[in-house]
Amino acid sequence: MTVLVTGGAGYIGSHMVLALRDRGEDVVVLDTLATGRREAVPGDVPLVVGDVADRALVRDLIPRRGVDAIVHFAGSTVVPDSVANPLAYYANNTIGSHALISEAVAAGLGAFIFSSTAAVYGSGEGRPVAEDAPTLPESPYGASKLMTETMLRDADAAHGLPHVCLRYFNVAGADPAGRAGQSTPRATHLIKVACEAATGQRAGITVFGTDYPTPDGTCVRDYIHVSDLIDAHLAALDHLRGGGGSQTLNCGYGRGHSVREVVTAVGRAAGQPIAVTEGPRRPGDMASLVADAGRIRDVLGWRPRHDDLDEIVRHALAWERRRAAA
Ligand SMILES: NC(=O)c1ccc[n+]([C@@H]2O[C@H](COP(=O)([O-])OP(=O)(O)OC[C@H]3O[C@@H](n4cnc5c(N)ncnc54)[C@H](O)[C@@H]3O)[C@@H](O)[C@H]2O)c1
Ligand SMILES: O=c1ccn([C@@H]2O[C@H](COP(=O)(O)OP(=O)(O)O[C@H]3O[C@H](CO)[C@H](O)[C@H](O)[C@H]3O)[C@@H](O)[C@H]2O)c(=O)[nH]1
Repeated sequence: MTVLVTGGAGYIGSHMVLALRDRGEDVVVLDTLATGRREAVPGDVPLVVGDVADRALVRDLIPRRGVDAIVHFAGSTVVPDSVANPLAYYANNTIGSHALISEAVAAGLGAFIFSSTAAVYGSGEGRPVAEDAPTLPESPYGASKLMTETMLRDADAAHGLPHVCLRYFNVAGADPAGRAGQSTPRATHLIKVACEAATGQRAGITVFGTDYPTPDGTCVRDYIHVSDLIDAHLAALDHLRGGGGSQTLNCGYGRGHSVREVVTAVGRAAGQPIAVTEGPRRPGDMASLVADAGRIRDVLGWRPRHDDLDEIVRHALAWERRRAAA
């Protein structure tokens, strides 16, 4: 039994590879290295440099490596880029996933876990959003992911493809043991950008929009520690291997933090405040997005272990300091 981790050289995927390896599983990574890094994959884990859209490659890989489960992280991830280049996002996220799902069905796989996103929802009006809330993506990124969820649902109904769609809220932090973290080039994620500012790699940070209908005027998000997110994937894998049915589950803590709160927390962890410029709103951003995180607890028995903004920021900053010193 081998787990195929697509996008395993990227930020979140590399944490999954470590977690699977820690519990003695066989793993193979498929990654184009478009934003991932070869060094993020441990030397004893096979890395196939290739595209999930390459059906012949995937068709060969599944039986040759004895793959019984796919965890599909590979994709393009930046909301504003998807607004500027929608067709590239539909190609890589939706059409690429179509190819991978087709091969999973052809191979008769019994476990497929998909990295979906809270961006499939519309604005949550400040209330925590549950899985049965309307899906009204406001960006091509969110739409590209929702289409993949739909393909999985319909392929499962027609052919049997047990799957779990995990709708991540805002993923942040790094492996507490310091073995992995976010190294994405030209990163746009708030905590990553603020940690780059704290370590002198940027002059400061621009807050995108201070006139949102939120308590302090800046956007509110539900930040989840990457290690808690990976625990959710391991639980989802066990659920499917144990014969559990397909699920769509939010991954968040059910608590929001504003951009200002996050920037203050990074300054606190760094020991000095981050230089802040107030700028206009960023296209595609929603005012507030917070998870109703009840279902994943009920279905998978998932319990967070790092549910604390200061801890998330500390781990992100420790990783950033290590990178800056390297
Ligand atoms: N970071 C977040 O806050 C967040 C939130 C919601 C969902 N997600 C999703 O989680 C997944 C992982 O995100 P991440 O933050 O680790 O991003 P990342 O860019 O670090 O990782 C993506 C990986 O996929 C690879 N890749 C891209 N297209 C590929 C393709 N066609 N075939 C093979 N490999 C390909 C990249 O080289 C990279 O290693 C993505 O699907 C993303 O949409 C991330
Ligand atoms: O330099 C920055 C970077 C971000 N922000 C703000 O910080 C908030 C969070 O932005 P991120 O870019 O960190 O994250 P997003 O909420 O845009 O998107 C993330 O979470 C989404 C789900 O909520 C998607 O899944 C997506 O993949 C992932 O990038 C937003 O209000 C953004 O405007 C700033 O003010 N300045």
